[in-house]
Amino acid sequence: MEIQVSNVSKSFDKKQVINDITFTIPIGEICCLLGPSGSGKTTLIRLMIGAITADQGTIRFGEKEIPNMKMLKKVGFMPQNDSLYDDLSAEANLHFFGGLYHIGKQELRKRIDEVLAIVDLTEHRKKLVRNFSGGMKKRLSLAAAILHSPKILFLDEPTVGIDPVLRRKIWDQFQVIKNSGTTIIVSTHVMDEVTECDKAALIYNGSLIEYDTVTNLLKKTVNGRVEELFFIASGKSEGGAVQ
Ligand SMILES: Nc1ncnc2c1ncn2[C@@H]1O[C@H](COP(=O)(O)OP(=O)(O)OP(=O)(O)O)[C@@H](O)[C@H]1O
Repeated sequence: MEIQVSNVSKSFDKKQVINDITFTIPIGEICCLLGPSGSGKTTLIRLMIGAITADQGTIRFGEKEIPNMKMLKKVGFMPQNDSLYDDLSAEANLHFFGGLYHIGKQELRKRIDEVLAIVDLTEHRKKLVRNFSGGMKKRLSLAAAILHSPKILFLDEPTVGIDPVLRRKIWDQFQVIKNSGTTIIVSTHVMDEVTECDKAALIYNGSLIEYDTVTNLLKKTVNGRVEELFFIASGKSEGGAVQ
């Protein structure tokens, strides 16, 4: 499903956090939201999933304006902090999320098997989440986010604290999900991850400073590193340290 963000602005306590952002993400692409800490990535995701409303502007998934209850079923969201139940097994957590999405019993059983296989946790399905490593929790959160086969998947810094080998595995999973026709929006401040994406939206102090294909963005740099575009932006405005 295509996502259209048009002239969206948002303030908290009179401080403008998102400043007149406009961009369109085509169906089945991976778009990364790239920016320093505090630049507004999570706020933009929260606006896009309809968790908060914009002060100005509109967000559309296909023809439908957000927020829209019917669209919720088509959206998957993996938050920065895992929202899993420690006292439940991996499988029981997925049963819980399946209930929220009103997935039928038989279909849910089938999907739980599928998503556990995708995130490589089948053999740990009976284990309590409290005994999971950080990486296993991330993978289970991803499984929960894709349980209902969403058409749009939002991932808020999904690989924070994940070692490079597991990070590779997780990105392989994102590519599989993308190839099934899902549009993916992923926020990160790991600049290396940008090469995994089709397009990148560079967010700086709440503004969209660049939005283009990753290939075109890299062409604009001298050394082929996306950070350079932020260094240029930070020279133009004050604040917001680049990590
Ligand atoms: N509910 C809120 N109330 C007040 N200020 C907020 C709220 N949510 C976010 N902010 C502020 O908005 C700005 C952008 O925050 P946001 O979490 O969107 O940034 P981010 O780019 O996702 O950062 P990080 O990479 O550290 O997660 C910050 O200055 C933050 O303090």
